[in-house]
Amino acid sequence: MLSTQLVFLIGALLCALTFFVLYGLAASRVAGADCVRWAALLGAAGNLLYAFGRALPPLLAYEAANAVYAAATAVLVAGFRLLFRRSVHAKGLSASVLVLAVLVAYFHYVHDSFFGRSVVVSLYQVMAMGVIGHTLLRARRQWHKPYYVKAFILAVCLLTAAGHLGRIGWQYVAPGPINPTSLLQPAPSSIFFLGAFCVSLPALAFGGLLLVHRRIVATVEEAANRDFLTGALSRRAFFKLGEREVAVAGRTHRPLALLLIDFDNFKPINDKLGHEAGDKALIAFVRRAESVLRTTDFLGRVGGDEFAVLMPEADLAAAANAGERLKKRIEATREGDPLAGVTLSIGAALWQERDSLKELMKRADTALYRAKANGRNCVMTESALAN
Ligand SMILES: Nc1nc2c(ncn2[C@@H]2O[C@H](COP(=O)(O)OP(=O)(O)OP(=O)(O)O)[C@@H](O)[C@H]2O)c(=O)[nH]1
Repeated sequence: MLSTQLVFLIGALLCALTFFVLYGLAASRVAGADCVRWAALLGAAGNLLYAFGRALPPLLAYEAANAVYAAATAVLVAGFRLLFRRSVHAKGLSASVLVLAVLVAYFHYVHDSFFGRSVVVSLYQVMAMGVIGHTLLRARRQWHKPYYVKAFILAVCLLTAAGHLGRIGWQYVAPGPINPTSLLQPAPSSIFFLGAFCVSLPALAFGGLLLVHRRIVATVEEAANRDFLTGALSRRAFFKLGEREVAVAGRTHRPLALLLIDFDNFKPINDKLGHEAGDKALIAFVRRAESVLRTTDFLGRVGGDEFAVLMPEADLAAAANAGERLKKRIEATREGDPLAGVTLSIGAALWQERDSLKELMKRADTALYRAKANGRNCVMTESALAN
């Protein structure tokens, strides 16, 4: 049979394990990860104080244990709010822990009541679960796959709140010998409720750890898909996305256009103004292109000074128009701008039934080659090639 002390020790161990894993991820700098880590450590300390309560002075066994556990919960609340980019009311959370400690002291020294202390501690947990659950539900728009992590956290919040309310109800309706008069008293009901009590904090900290892990993976994926210098899609990511868009066009028979854009005489810019000025021009181009293009278009850097734009739902005329707009926008830059004096040559092609991405690229490349041969600083479409 599990003893109540063992239940607390298991809770402490689970919290400590979560703390160590989060400690290893500290360099990730995910907002909220620090709070979840400290919550796990405080949770371990709170559980240890509960577990060895009988051997400790009353001040540590009652006030300190409950305050440390409440502080762990408050820090966890802050962690979840930061993880979902919500504000944290640090003063409010600190004050809530203080109020809890004062009430526990009241039901210890002024009016000694195990039931009173239980109600205070349990209601605190119910409110904290409410805040965490509410934070998660309010941030539904930020939810990305896998959804099981959010479902897991919500389920733990719900079960913990239900467990605490059940604990209050049980103590209220069944006072007397079947109900314990201290946390460590080995009654079946206390083992059950304490199980929920001790495991919920490490379970929630573990849920926070899973969220932190997801954020790290998403950041790494994003970095792998982006060109290091300009932030446009990397060549690899552009081709991967391009294959997908070509497959979609094949299935839906919707138009898909491609622009290939190359800086004119970029080498002299590098040679005259330096490589750094060239880098700045490439970065400024991507910023400006993103403001001209639709949000549904994909801009990738496919070579040193060569970019490609995949335009779903655009026919050749729309693609050529977008190319012209972009060209004019770059031409219109003033002296002192990193793009001053830069012009672009652009080739446009339209996806044809059964075209592979490679074939589409090849046709846009032929149009680009003609734009260069035509004196540069112009947009050429494949239809113009046919004439
Ligand atoms: N600053 C900078 N330059 C780069 C980068 N990648 C490639 N380049 C330079 O871009 C230039 C590309 O030159 P080319 O495409 O051969 O020719 P161009 O001078 O642009 O002339 P045309 O394309 O024929 O109009 C080379 O000088 C490369 O060194 C980069 O990341 N930063």
